[in-house]
Amino acid sequence: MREADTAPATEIDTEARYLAQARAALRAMRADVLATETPESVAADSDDVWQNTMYRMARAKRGRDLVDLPDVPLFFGRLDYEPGLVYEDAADDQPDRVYVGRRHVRDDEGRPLVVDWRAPISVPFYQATRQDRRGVRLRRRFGFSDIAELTAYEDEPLAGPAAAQGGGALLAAEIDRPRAGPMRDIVATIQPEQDDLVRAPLQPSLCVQGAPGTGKTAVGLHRLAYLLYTEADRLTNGVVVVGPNRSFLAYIRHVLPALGEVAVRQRTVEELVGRTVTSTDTAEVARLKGDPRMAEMLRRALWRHVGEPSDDLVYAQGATRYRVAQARLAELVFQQKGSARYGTGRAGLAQRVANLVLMQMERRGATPDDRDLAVVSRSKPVRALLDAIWPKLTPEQVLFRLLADADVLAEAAEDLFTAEEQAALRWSRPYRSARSAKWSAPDAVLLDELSDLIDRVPSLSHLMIDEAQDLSPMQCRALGRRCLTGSVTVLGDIAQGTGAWPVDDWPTLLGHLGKPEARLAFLDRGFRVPEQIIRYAARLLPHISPGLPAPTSVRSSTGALRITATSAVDLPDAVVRACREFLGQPGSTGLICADQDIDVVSCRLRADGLEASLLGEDEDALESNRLICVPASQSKGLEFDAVIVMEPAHIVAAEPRGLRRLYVVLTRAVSALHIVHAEPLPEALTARLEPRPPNGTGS
Ligand SMILES: Nc1ncnc2c1ncn2[C@@H]1O[C@H](COP(=O)(O)OP(=O)(O)OP(=O)(O)O)[C@@H](O)[C@H]1O
Repeated sequence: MREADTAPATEIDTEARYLAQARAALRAMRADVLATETPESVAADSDDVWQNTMYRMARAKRGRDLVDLPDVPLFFGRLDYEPGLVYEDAADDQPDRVYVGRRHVRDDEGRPLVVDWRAPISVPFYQATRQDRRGVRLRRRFGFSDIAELTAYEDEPLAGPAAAQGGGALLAAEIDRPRAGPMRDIVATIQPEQDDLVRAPLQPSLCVQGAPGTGKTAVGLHRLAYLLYTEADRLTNGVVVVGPNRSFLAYIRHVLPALGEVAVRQRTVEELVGRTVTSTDTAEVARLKGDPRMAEMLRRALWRHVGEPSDDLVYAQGATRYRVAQARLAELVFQQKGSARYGTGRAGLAQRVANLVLMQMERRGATPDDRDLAVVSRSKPVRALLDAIWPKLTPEQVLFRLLADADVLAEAAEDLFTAEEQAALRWSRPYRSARSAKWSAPDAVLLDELSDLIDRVPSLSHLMIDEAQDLSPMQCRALGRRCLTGSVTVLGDIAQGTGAWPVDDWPTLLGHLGKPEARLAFLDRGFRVPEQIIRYAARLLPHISPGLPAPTSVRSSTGALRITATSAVDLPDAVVRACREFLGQPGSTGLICADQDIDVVSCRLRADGLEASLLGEDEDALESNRLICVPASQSKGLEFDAVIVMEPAHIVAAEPRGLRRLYVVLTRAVSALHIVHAEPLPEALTARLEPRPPNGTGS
């Protein structure tokens, strides 16, 4: 890498001048947008007022989009093409040199000074290799200071003799850069295998299996930014990121805005289904409620409300009476039962009954129209008929009856759930009414399923689902119906599955999502965790996911792993010491322990004068301090420069898939992992313990 003091001064100066020129051009573009008067309509009717307001808002937005953020470099790479070389896919006006950045910048004659990383012209920056040069002679990556001053560059010639030492110093520096606060974008250093997934087409859906730290989340977010740029007109029904909890969503929340995308909502599954959760279930009941058999049981529980007409329908108009015979009504009900949705079936029945009445009116010489149809279908006798045999229902009423009434449950569960399973599902102390019932998170998903059985839940254009390995089949169905007409990017790692429904294979989960056609891709190069740590964590793999290959790492760091055995009495002191030591170094420190230990340990740290945030206490926990106390159950997807893991045995003992949780916890460190324990380490970790590393204290 050429730093400012080692590179030829003229070269850095030239590039810095180009950066200044691009900045000035961006300022001019912005001034131009803000100064351009959009012709506004002078008429005062509401359409014109609305249109004028939209014009003004659009202009203000374009102005905001063009703000030059002082700490974000305007470009990060450069491609030099063979002069005059015409290669496949090249644009007619292909320039010899292209600067790649986060947005497009042009000079006042319209010539591009910086091209957007998502534009086709930028693809060779990520994909060109010495074997497939795509006309590129040289790839240059730039290094910047914290205030976006250009301070270094690194050249990778793709033509001519191979460089003596491979490049990658800037990539390594970028990955090693100390973490502080939330996740940042990787747009400058996306790797070819990641770029392939970022730029994969909107359809078919995509599912990425990857070991910890291989960049799944980063790839998913950059993919959204790419799709919003290239496929905006096919994404007008909304794009949503779904993550496992609020802490994780807070961690990733700045990535898309930094890439210029502010309209993407970020939600947990509970938030997306939009119901208030006020109760909890035992693990056994939660597992049952996530079971795909629930879908059929709910369908039966809903449709059992449709009954048989017991009498003729009589509609009176003045002195005239129109009659629809019971047998004819029964026939209509039977036909309407074939409707896809309970609500549309009900509305359809009203219409069809009204139609029969109207036909009788016609036969008597009347000429009824649509208004009469509406009047009859909403008339008292038709409403009474519907209330009796096809009642209006809310999802809460249906689920309430199912969970409160053993007979209703038995009827709907017949041949689906055993008597023991039904007993577990039934409320032991039923609530008094559907209104007063308290619903758990799994109930919220069941209510959502019922909601969709009654009336279709609208589909979004695209969902990105992170940590998907933890979703229950019923949650998958809830997400699947939200991208029924759209597509999905599914990200996860089978080995990190800790939910009640861990997946063993992605096709099954994709089936529940309703996207069996999704492309399955794999990422295996780890960018987060140094090799020494990932090799240690991978000792758990044969016990938790025997089928998966051992993860690899692009980075190695001697002394990255330390293990300290101590007594129960000395454990808190040892943890405090470990925290102090890491706080003496740059970057973030995560102290991860079993959920049940977190309050005691965070109080202890504060009592010792260490400023620590407790994850989950507030959304900004990751930004407010360098030391974060993390309950193991919330650690998924996060990372810290240094991680202290306290008492792994407690983490393992806390839940049925405790070893998998431990695997997640051990793979959160970017630079250093220090395990502090008083109880013996889980056997899976010690069984093949290698000779003590020179810097580790061993246990
Ligand atoms: N090409 C890259 N350049 C620089 N940093 C990268 C690159 N790819 C990934 N990273 C970094 O590696 C870390 C891990 O990425 P990410 O969180 O996306 O991985 P993950 O596969 O989702 O991990 P997990 O399974 O643990 O949730 C992040 O800090 C990310 O910025």
